[in-house]
Amino acid sequence: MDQDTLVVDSSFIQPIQHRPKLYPFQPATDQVPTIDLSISPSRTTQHLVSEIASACQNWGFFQVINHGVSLETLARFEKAAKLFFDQTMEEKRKVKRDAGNAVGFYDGENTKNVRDWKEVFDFLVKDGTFFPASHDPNDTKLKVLFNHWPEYPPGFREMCEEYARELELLAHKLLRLILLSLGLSGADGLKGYFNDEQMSLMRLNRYPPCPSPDLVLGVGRHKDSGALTILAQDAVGGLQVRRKSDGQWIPVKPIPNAYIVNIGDVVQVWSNDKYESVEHRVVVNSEKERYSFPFFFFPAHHMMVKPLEEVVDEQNPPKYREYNFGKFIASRSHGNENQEVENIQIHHFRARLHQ
Ligand SMILES: O=C(O)CCC(=O)C(=O)O
Ligand SMILES: [Fe+2]
Repeated sequence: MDQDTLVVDSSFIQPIQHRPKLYPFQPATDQVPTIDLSISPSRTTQHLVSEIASACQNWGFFQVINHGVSLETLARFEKAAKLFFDQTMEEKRKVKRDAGNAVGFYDGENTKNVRDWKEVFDFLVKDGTFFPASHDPNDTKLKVLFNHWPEYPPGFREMCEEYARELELLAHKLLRLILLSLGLSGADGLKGYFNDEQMSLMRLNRYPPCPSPDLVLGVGRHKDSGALTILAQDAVGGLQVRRKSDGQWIPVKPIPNAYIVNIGDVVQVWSNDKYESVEHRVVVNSEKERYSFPFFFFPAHHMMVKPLEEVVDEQNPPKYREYNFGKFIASRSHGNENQEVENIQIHHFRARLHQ
């Protein structure tokens, strides 16, 4: 390509095979299942659990309605997010992410070594989260991370915290249903890892309009590392999911007030590959900015992630060796900051099985 024709910085340009196919226009359909979380005499927990099981197995993604999150809280939070991002770069950079603490504002994130066309604001669901001090497996030291809050808009912190509390309740509800769908009687044994010491992160994404949407991605293809991701998106659309049956990229249709849920790497390992953490990416457009708000439900740093005992047996031996969740995340951020390091993936923990 002639460099003169580039209207976006070359750091954003995707390799040809990963660029989005924008033509012919592919309208978002509702192929990704939508699940009603309400329970009634005609719709028992058992029904719900079986719908979740098939969505997790077939797609790794589903949308939920009647999820119990207050729509007023969501609307207040969305409004505050827009006010924050509408400020000048200079203002936003006052709460910029720093090397040792990946919270706050950032507009230079890479996925697979290509820059994403987005701005983010991140905050920890538990202010004062324990995190491994380094990615070195022999280093047992911890550090405590605290959020960076902007002064504007007024009440931003309170609105973010109120919203995160609602999302945490939904995350616990979904985790329980997913574990029931894997044959566990409840989430009791695992719940403890998702309380005060959870490493969960709430992200606010703004994808600005882009003059060359055919060359870039809002977020490059990736899988999420946590247990679950619960995402609110606005009406613009842009999220695409890799369909398991044929590897095609399928747009996820925006449904007002619904949440998109996807299985992360932790659930893939727990389920011993019954459920898969599915690849997804974000396509941008030349006209409209888009907002999305993922809640990454992460266990405590000390959790050892491995296939659940209830899932494995002699016919289905564990496909993974256990790994430490905190070190996994620390290695991920080390890889993102140092482009020569290959990002750690759960397949690095695959067990060598006897044939
Ligand atoms: O904005 C979206 O729709 C998805 C974002 C995403 O996949 C991520 O931040 O991990
Ligand atoms: Fe993601």
